[in-house]
Amino acid sequence: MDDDANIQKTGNKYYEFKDGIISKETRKQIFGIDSYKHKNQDAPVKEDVAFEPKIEEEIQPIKMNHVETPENTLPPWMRGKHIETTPEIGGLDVDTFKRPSKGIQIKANFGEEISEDYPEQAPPKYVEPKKTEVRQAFRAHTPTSNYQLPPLTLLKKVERSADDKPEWLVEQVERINQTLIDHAVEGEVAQSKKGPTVTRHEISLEPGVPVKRITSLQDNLMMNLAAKTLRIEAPIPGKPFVGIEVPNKIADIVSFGNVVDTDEFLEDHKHPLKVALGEDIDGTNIYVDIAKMPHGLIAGGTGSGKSVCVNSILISLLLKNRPEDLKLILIDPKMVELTPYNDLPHLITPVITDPKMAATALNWVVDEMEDRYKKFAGTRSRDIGSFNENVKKGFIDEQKMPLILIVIDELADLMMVAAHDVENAIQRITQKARAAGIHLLVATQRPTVDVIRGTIKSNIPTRIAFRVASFTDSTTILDGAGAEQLLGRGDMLLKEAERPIRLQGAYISNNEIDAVIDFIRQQTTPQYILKHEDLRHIVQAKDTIDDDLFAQVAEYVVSENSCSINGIQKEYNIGFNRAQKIATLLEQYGIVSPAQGTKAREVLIDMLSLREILEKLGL
Ligand SMILES: Nc1ncnc2c1ncn2[C@@H]1O[C@H](COP(=O)(O)OP(=O)(O)OP(=O)(O)O)[C@@H](O)[C@H]1O
Repeated sequence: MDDDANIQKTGNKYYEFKDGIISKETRKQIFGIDSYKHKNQDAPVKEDVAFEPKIEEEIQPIKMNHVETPENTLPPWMRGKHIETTPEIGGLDVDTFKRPSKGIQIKANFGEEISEDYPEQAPPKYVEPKKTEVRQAFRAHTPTSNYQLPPLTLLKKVERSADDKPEWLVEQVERINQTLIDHAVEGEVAQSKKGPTVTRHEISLEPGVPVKRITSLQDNLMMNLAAKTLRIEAPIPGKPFVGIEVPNKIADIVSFGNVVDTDEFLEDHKHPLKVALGEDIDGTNIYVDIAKMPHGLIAGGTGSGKSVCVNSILISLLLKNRPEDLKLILIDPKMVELTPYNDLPHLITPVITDPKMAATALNWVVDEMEDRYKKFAGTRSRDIGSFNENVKKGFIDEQKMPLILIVIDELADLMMVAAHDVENAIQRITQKARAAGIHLLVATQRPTVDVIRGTIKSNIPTRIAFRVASFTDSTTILDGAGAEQLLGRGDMLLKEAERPIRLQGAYISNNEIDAVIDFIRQQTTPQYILKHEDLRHIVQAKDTIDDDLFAQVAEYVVSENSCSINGIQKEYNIGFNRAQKIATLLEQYGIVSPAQGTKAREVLIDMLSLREILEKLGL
């Protein structure tokens, strides 16, 4: 539009408002700038080289002709603004200024004070520019309508020898009785229970004979029986006997296929997290419900049977749970044990092998747990059970929450790299995740106090001990002796309550594991909620926080509700580069807005949210 047309339309040659838009040309004439990209129109006038520079400490308001323009023809940002007019002077009288020197308070065009900062150049990138939000809403798995649970035909069953009293067992009884006579202990073997790998001889003592007389004979009994190990239970809980557990000459294998093929396991639909562990000395199948555990610690030396145990737990769960009902996070820094489970539809994220990514994934779980508790509070549900029940009945318009199990196979590897983060997350998960349907199983080869720290141990009540090297290691896991006397290869002590029980772990071969996994994988593909790429970005971002002042500066800018490089420099007496680097990191964590030209960055979060971020970062 030309000037005449403007005057005809609006009574003014400078405005050609259409939907509140001012033309480029007019804008340039008034303000000497081409665009008003910034929403805040109180921003200072930019330097225009076409004008004669004039340095002043205070900018005077722009003086411009009074324009008789109907209010509604002004752009929204100018309506209602007080504009000083000088009617006698024709044309515009616009003062433009050279950028003032650092730190000077200047007045912007419309008289409001703003603080001038360093002109910020594009900051160096410390991490890839992509911002990642780890916390993603839990997407329920789209159910596969024709999904089939793996059949038991994929598993082997083994017939065991029915001979309860082989010759070697009778011989053992005779040697025990003879040892008691030799040491003048009044008592004898009342009965013997042959388990799969050990036999328990139950000794009945005459009244008045101290139980400790038997424990003091441990070494003599071992020698006379020529046993590699021997464990004494004095007395056997719930029985009037002292138990002497001696390894069998020939050990039987407890086949996983046999242990799961029972109604007690398959038909128990009320306990989807019930898993098959093995068989005790009495020949009873032993199952544990992870929901009741609610978290477990599995420890034992190398080759003792931990991995077989973890596999039998996982396969037990896969036999009974559809992908939409149970989700898994598998952490395997050793990169061998759990990687066969990759691509299972039950996985939240592909098997994690990087310890730092593992720590980040654990923090994701903490967030998921908090979200779940908020949902429970909002729907007056007590726990995941009642929440899902209400969803089923249609009382809550939400999707069913799946149970979540996290398995860490080799805690020591995580503790070496990210001890603080891992310990923190494990502590938080184990303290309150039970009602949220989130459970944790932690396995380690190194049951030492630097790996199984007090906070972890005290929050993981269920312990599964395999053979360990020393009494001290046994005490770390079980708070008592016993695990150092185990035989290895699946011989274990399960401690849920006061006294541990001994059992032989169910054996499942790699072929059987593969068969079950393949059967599931053929039916449906994984729908990962957490991508490794996202976890990696978080880890990289965390790695860049190499400045000790980061947390302090973050708290400072949030408490001041202002983030200027200048302010940070002054407050912490640091140089420009360091202050700018911290500001860039604050931006990357969503604490402050990106640099806005000469304006100070905006603070985007409150102190509570900041503390959450810092906690997640372990700061
Ligand atoms: N329940 C079991 N029944 C029979 N044999 C078993 C059982 N568990 C383990 N074994 C035997 O012991 C070997 C070692 O077991 P596993 O790999 O589970 O040990 P681990 O404790 O995980 O060792 P590492 O920590 O070195 O990985 C198995 O290859 C198997 O031969």
